[in-house]
Amino acid sequence: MARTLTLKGPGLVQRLLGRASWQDYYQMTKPNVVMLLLLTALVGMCVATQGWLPWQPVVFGLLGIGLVSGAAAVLNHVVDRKIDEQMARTHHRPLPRGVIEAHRALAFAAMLAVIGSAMLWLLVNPLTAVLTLFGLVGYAGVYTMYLKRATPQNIVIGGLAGAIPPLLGWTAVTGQIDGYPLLLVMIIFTWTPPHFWALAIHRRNDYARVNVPMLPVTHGIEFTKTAVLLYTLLLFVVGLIPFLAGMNGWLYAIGASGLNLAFIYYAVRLKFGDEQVWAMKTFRFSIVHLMLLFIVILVDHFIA
Ligand code: HEM
Ligand SMILES: CC(C)=CCC/C(C)=C/CC/C(C)=C/COP(=O)(O)OP(=O)(O)O
Repeated sequence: MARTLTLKGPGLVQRLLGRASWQDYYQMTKPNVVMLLLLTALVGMCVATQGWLPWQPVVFGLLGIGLVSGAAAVLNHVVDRKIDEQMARTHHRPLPRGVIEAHRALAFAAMLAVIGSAMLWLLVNPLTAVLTLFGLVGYAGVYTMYLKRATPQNIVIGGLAGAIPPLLGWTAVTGQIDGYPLLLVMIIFTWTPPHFWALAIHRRNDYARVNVPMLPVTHGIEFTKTAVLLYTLLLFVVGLIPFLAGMNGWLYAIGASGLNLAFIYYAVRLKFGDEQVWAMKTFRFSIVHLMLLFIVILVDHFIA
């Protein structure tokens, strides 16, 4: 007599995931942010190389950096789950919605961090593995657990963690720290305050409600608008350094200056215009700006 095998209860994968879908887990890794981080890491790899890129550090370097960055983002969701619940922008995230429990998210983060770090240590080099872990600790530990609730300069200092990927790309390929990738780190470091504060102006009430001392909450909208403008001016200057230092050529100097002038334009419109209109425009532009800026560095490196 033929027997049919019937499975009682949820399958193994579903038992591991709990009530959530794999998309909920994926969303916790902040995939769009990680993609842009990886572009900046790839550019770090390219500027470190003349001619063909070595495939192994590139493939495993990007995978490892991506996995560890994703782990850092998941940890950020765990640490912030209580405030995320009360903010309009974040209340629909998987932890506040209750579809993923904190212990499952922690296990997921640990898995990503262990696989990513092992990949970097064994298939790239230990220096890149250690520096990438600094990034994780800087973002999930120093920024999320401490700075975020401690000072309005939280994102300025914490921005170092998000700025590190070009250096990680460079060390993945060369095995050592150098001055050139630090110029790229400086660019992202200077870009972060106008990127985030533009959004924080728009979301000021969210942050005020949960007592997170973001600059628009502690120092007001006008002061924050001025800070955004000043950082875009600073970014224009910092953006010239790779050209002045001989890392990039004229194509870069023109492309970067054009993009940085456009960022200044948005910041001026935000400063002297209506933040209801210009804050989100400036935030969205900041993302396109950084992506294009790093593409310009790539193009300049390969064809100029
Ligand atoms: C401390 C540093 C940073 C802070 C505080 C910050 C903050 C934020 C916030 C609050 C958002 C909005 C997310 C949402 O809409 O839910 C965002 C979006 C984004 N950020 Fe940042 N950011 C930082 C650094 C970076 C870095 C270094 C990169 C890439 C190199 C980056 C790339 C992006 C991208 C691509 C988005 C859009 C995400 C999406 O649409 O899903 N950010 N950032
Ligand atoms: C290894 C390495 C390079 C790791 C770290 C990189 C990383 C994931 C940076 C992300 C920066 C970011 C989106 C900050 C927002 O956090 P938030 O808590 O202020 O924003 P939220 O309210 O949207 O969660």
